[in-house]
Amino acid sequence: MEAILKRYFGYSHFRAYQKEIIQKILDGRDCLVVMATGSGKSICYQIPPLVKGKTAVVISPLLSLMQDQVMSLKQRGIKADYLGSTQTNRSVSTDAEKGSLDILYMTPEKAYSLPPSFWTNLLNAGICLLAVDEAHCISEWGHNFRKEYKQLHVLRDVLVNIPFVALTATATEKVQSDIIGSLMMRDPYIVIGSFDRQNLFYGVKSCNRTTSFLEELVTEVSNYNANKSSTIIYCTTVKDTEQICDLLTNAGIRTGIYHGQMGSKAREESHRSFIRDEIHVMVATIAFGMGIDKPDVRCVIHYGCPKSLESYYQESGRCGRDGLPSICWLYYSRSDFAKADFYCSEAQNETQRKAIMQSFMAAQKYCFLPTCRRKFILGYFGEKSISDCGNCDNCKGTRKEKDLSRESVLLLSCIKSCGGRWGLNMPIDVLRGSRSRKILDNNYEELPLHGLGKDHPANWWKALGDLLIANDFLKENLRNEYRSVSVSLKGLQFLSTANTVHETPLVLAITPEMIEEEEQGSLQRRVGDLQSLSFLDNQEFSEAEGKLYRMLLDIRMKLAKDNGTAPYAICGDQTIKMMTKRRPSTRANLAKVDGVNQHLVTKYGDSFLENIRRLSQELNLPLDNGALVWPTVQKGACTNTRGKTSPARFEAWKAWEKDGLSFQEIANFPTRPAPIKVQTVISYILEAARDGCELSWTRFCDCIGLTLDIAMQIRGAIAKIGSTERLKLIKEELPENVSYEHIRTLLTVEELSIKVEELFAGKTADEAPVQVRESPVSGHDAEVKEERGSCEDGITGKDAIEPSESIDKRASVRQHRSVDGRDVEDSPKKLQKISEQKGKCGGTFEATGNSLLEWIGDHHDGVSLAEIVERFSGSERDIVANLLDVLEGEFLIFRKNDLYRAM
Ligand SMILES: Nc1ncnc2c1ncn2[C@@H]1O[C@H](COP(=O)(O)OP(=O)(O)OP(=O)(O)O)[C@@H](O)[C@H]1O
Repeated sequence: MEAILKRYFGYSHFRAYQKEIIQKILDGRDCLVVMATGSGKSICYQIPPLVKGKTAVVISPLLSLMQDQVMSLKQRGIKADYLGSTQTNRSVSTDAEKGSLDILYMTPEKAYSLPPSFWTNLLNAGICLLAVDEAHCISEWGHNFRKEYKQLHVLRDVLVNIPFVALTATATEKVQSDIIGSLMMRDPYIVIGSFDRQNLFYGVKSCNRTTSFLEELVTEVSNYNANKSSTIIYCTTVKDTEQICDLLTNAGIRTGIYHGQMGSKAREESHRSFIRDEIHVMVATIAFGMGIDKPDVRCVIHYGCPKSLESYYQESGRCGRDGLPSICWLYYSRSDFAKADFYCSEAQNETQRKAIMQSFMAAQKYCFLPTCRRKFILGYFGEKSISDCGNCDNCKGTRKEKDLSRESVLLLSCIKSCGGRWGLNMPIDVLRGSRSRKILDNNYEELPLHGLGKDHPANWWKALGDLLIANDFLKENLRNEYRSVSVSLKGLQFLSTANTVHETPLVLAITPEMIEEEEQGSLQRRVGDLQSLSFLDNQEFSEAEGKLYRMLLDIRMKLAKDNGTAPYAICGDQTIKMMTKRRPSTRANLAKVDGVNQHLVTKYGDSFLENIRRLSQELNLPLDNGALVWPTVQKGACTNTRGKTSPARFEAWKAWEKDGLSFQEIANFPTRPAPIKVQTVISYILEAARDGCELSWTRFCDCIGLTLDIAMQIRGAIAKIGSTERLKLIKEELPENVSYEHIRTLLTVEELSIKVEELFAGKTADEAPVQVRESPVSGHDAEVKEERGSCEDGITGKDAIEPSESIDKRASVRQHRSVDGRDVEDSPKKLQKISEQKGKCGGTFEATGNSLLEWIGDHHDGVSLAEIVERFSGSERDIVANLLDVLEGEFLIFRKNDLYRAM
């Protein structure tokens, strides 16, 4: 599975849940996958067909989505296509029927309309799964119900014993059981991942739709545009999209527009230009919602409150799907909240109406929220988060607080006096001294509170009402189509302790809308000022690297244009960042960059390498960024003297750092009353480092076997758990070969602000930690040792391949293993050249491409460089390493956790 992940997708590690889901599908089990947008659900159904060599059928709601996915898959060398009403190419259906596609997308309508013979033929040819993407569309409780999705169970009778896989980013418990029931899933394997999108900043602003506000919006968007950051502005009406689009266009920003009233050609063109980075700004209604597969959208602005929190999560989730920091702003105006009735009119029955109303109210509450926004979103989807996120406008502490006890007493009392049977408007009109017909009819002008709230405008009072709802002093009641507010128990308690002389302070975070009303509409804060472009800057780059990065983005753009595809389909921004940092000079080093797949190396590898070479020279940047010296901690508090650390820690540290003893030797120190555990020694040394003792981190990481791969896995686990407090939970998330010592070391390194990536940057296979690994701190080490033993014992004459026969045999092995001949065209020549230099050491086994490939292929759990060098001691170490590089560059082998495995 890992080999396929690297070969086609370029990634070395599965993300959380991916591997287990794929395994269940391969075992033939139905699966329900509820995981956040951008978490990598697609790979779960894209890998099984490549493992099994059978077709995966994927039901997808939108044509544009299918087209984008097919385009990306083709760029990975995967045979994919789609069947939809606009598909003019009849051969797709014929090819699909014969089973010659890896992945076949189709709309639900298409799935019903295909003749039974299509399915029979496909079943005979081989089908490995039926995936239902955006599966929440099945449920009436979902925010995007599609009746065509409801009929999908008919395929169950056709595709007997084929696993059904339902995938969605948003499904409450009700929606989940609807999906399972509707698809008639049998004992499905259910995975509910976290909804948390940690790379997204969430922020809300009230907007008054005045000219000055719109001017600010244009200024902000033009900054994103200048930075070539893709931005989507979602509007709630077609009229708004047109207005905003005109404004941006008049300001000289090339802007796309997308809404349901446009013809399909114009929409397609708009969509195409956006995903191909020909334009960076798209103004759209939610018609441009689910269909966006572009991973590098850096900012999503909602101009108007969306119709539900689910929609907001889904639409804002289009942002930063590549995991890089991105921004989600929601601009609401009070008029947005009058649209509830309009949304409810879409309901076909009472259940749906209730569902629509509830989720609309949740979106409204989100707008007025004074506390952590992420916590609120996660809570809504039933996920508990303990701490505030620190990455939303409220957590960033930009809100103003004020004692609002007097005003709160007035509003709560007035709502109570009016009998708690109105919305906010009536009691606010009373406070503001209105003598409208309704007020007179109810004799509210006689209330003592009448006219006491004239010093604030109506919108200010409404904002306070929303604050009191958000803080549970008021509760909203839903009766038929009407919403009313009444004083909650908490509100009543507050009223009983407070009086109009406001003895009990009530400090609340006031909303930007209240500030604006108080400041008579002057726009105090610039749109987006909380989160500006600096947030998206590439701070990890030097000036020269920054230039190289931008140039490589341009090169990717040109390659995409020349090949009629989108830049992101070639590789993601993160991969271009890694290329910028590493600056590979060979195919092998390019292949090692995460996100680089075989197709990229074969098709675009030479272009990238040539440009990296030329540009790096121009910018005076070294290639292969391998000359980096591993940094040591410069704290200097404790070089020879104990400083502030304890005697036990100091003793362990000194013995290891200064005297060069191994962990084991220190543990068995003769002067000790009793030996201590190796783990304890490691802890002492780490604690000494924390206390300021300089440590040779290179040697330390080598000795405990901590590699960059493992460090990244640990980071992933920490991100998933959301805390570094409980090591046991982190450990449980990780494979067995990752030890507590690895986790503790990474935490210490990060605590000391040592950049982990820098620590490992440029670490080549030659420097792999295995050679000096000394301590059995993980189960993994034991495995390696055992296998090494068995390798030595198991060598027979048959294992050695005669140099003379090696090239031919290798060619046949290569042919057999490659996807298509074109991919490895020039390999025999290169391998021969390298193998000709062999044999100077005169050891037992000499390395050739073929012998290496076969020997590595025999070791399914992988072999380390040290073991390979030991096995092929008949060749010089450099020659072995070069051969390995060539094999890796041609995707015949790959490395995981510093172990080589065959593809
Ligand atoms: N194992 C992995 N390592 C690194 N990146 C990955 C991995 N798996 C997926 N990705 C990347 O993450 C991004 C999002 O993946 P994907 O499109 O599958 O998300 P999704 O969960 O289907 O999102 P959505 O619900 O928005 O459609 C893609 O750019 C994909 O290439």
